[in-house]
Amino acid sequence: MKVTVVGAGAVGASCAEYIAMKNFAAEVVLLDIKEGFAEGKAMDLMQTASLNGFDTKITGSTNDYSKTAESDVVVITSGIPRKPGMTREELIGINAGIVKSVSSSLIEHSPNAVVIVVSNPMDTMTYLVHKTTSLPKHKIIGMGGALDSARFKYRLAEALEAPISDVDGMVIGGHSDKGMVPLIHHATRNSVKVSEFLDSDKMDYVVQETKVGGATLTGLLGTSAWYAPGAAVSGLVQAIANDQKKMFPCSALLEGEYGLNDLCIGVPVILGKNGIEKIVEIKLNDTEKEKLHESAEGVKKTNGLLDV
Ligand SMILES: NC(=O)C1=CN([C@@H]2O[C@H](COP(=O)(O)OP(=O)(O)OC[C@H]3O[C@@H](n4cnc5c(N)ncnc54)[C@H](O)[C@@H]3O)[C@@H](O)[C@H]2O)C=CC1
Ligand SMILES: O=C([O-])CC(=O)C(=O)O
Repeated sequence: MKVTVVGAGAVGASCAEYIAMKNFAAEVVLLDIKEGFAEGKAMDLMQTASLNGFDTKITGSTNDYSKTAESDVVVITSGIPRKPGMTREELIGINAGIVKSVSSSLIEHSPNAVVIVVSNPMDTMTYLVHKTTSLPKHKIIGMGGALDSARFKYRLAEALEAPISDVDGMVIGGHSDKGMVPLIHHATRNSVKVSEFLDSDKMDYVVQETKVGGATLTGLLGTSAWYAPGAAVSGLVQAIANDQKKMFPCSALLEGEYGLNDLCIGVPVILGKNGIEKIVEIKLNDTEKEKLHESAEGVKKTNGLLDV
């Protein structure tokens, strides 16, 4: 299994590190436009191999896509991150051009790869890859919901005063401060609905803190987060590499599922060796359906800013 990660910045390097630490890929290529940067990150990471006990070979490349040839999975993290006070949507002007050219170069050298899009605004960048490449739809996946769900579980565990391994929950919808739909009424502690333990104020707090999870970290760090994003991407790559058929909420092109069409938005999918093996349609209550559709309107508005 060969994985390419474009963008050797905070998220790209964290992603490469987690992939190596999980020791399931033979090779990870980090590629960046900044001269020597990816080579430096790759060398630094390789010098952790004997300390951390992995055999994955990590190499770096300054914009030479021939080094990425025949990758099985490619991850796009290239682009600018937001600063405190910004929305993800404000990044579209710069990131759309980067994602369009990077995805085209990647696919030229790895026509059979599964593409994972991370750059923000992620749902719109995922849609852009659908619109500007000829890859089949099951091979284009946006990463957002896996991260948002991890943050949801963190907030649930905090509110429940429970260990995180006790809780389960999922966030669907757009990967944006307003568009996320944490499925609080489906969330559980050891199979028991969290509504049995939390009053409605506490549940509202969990939902609100989950939705602004990225903005909260951006305020604290001065740039956006990277550890949990990198770990979330590595989980998707592993599910594909090991054909795990695991369910994650991912941004997928919808063609009628959930009553939505012609956009990419977070919904539960099964990930395996072909990428998206299946889009899972779960039963939503009327409020959840309404929130998902409102979220879709927001994503479509951002998609409207694309020149496609
Ligand atoms: N979908 C999600 O859940 C998440 C998305 N993000 C997004 O990921 C992106 C990256 O974030 P960070 O790693 O924190 O930023 P960063 O600034 O640390 O790294 C971005 C890297 O991309 C490189 N780059 C820029 N243009 C390039 C090109 N044309 N080809 C190759 N490399 C290029 C830069 O040189 C830089 O090293 C941002 O757009 C951010 O908003 C971040 C966290 C989570
Ligand atoms: O908040 C951001 O801009 C980066 C991101 O998507 C996240 O961490 O969820």
